[in-house]
Amino acid sequence: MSVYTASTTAPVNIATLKYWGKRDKTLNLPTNSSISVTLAQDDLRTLTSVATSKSFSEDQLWLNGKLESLESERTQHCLQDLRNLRAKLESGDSSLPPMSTWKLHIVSENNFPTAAGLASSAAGFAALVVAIAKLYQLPESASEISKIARKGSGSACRSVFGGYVAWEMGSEADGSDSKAVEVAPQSHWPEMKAAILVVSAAKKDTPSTSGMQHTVTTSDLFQQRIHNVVPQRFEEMKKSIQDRDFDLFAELTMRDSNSFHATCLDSYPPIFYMNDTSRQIVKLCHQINEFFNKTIVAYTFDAGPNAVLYYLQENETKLMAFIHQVFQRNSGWESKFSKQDLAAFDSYFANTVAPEMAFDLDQDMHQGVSRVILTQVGPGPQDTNECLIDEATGKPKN
Ligand SMILES: Nc1ncnc2c1ncn2[C@@H]1O[C@H](COP(=O)(O)OP(=O)(O)OP(=O)(O)O)[C@@H](O)[C@H]1O
Ligand SMILES: C[C@@](O)(CCOP(=O)(O)OP(=O)(O)O)CC(=O)O
Repeated sequence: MSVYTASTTAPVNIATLKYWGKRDKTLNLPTNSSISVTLAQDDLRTLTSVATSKSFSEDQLWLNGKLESLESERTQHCLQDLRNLRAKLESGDSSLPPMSTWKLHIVSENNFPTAAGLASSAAGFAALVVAIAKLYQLPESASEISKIARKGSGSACRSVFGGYVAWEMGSEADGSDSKAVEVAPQSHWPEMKAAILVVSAAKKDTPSTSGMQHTVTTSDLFQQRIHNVVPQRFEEMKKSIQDRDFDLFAELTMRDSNSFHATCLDSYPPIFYMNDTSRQIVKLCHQINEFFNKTIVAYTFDAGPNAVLYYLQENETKLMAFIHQVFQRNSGWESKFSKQDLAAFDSYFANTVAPEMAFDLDQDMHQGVSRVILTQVGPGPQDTNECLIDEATGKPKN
């Protein structure tokens, strides 16, 4: 039995200009363009291996060790598009094995909680599509491949690139111009770091897909957002990235998170993704920026209460003086910072911040946070020799 395999890793991305709303549910075509930062894969990544063989009897997916259904319309769309591209290739070269007619085995692992508001669907669908494109040896560009990932989950199209990424909404009814493009590579602005304050790792109440549909159909504010706010912000944010203008980038990011959550609140009945801890974190970030009289941190929240804080390496001590002070009891610090680093944050707080601080820190905020993930801007999907599939059997290794 000949079993062909391919593997890839894919990253999570966290939007700084949010995708919220679809103009076509089947094709995942958005009502506005969006922008994101791709995060490094040490802490948050999907590893997906795929295999195909004439002898396989059905398409199967094992996600985090468990068999999962591949029946969803979205996944079927991705598989069909990839098979069509492979069939085109085979029709031009009869020496190629007819993989487009064979079944697929897909084995995938996320190294972080799935469906917990940490963008697992983005990394998951990007990895699935990129791994199969690699198995099929498709010559299509990353932007072309991003259109297929988009059909799996809208935000997944942005995880096909590293660095700073835009998803151009496009205007064609068939989605042919709704694709991800690189705004700037990781190397353009490698100093961008991200601290994720995991507020709740539980499954969320309103999934993004239904939440955004509810907003589209019931919120008046939403119309203002997509027509009068986002188009200009999209251009400004791209420019702030090209110019490495953190001040502007941060303000636009915070404003856009607030605007997105305002449309959720304006939905009827309202949707609440942020909780009291999320709101305390927003307040803290504004206090930090005010303290330094400079924007050194930007917060953003997806469809859940977790906070993602973007900041530049050069301001790490200043920011972490506050963040470590408040969240030091949460896990996640030791794996990224040495004891000396942490001591430096504490002494900066004690010697420079505390004597000047005109407000009280809420010492209970850490109770609403389960852990801290310290990461940074990172590359797109990576080739890997690690394979989760046993080539002799075509089944998961463990
Ligand atoms: N590695 C993977 N391979 C294939 N599909 C995946 C993978 N990881 C997640 N998914 C799909 O994504 C779904 C989770 O998506 P969901 O949008 O609910 O959560 P999330 O992406 O973690 O959160 P959010 O979109 O709010 O950031 C899973 O139920 C599964 O169908
Ligand atoms: C708030 C968001 O994270 C929403 C992401 O929504 P999804 O991409 O998960 O939605 P579907 O296309 O229905 O799968 C904002 C963003 O990532 O841009």
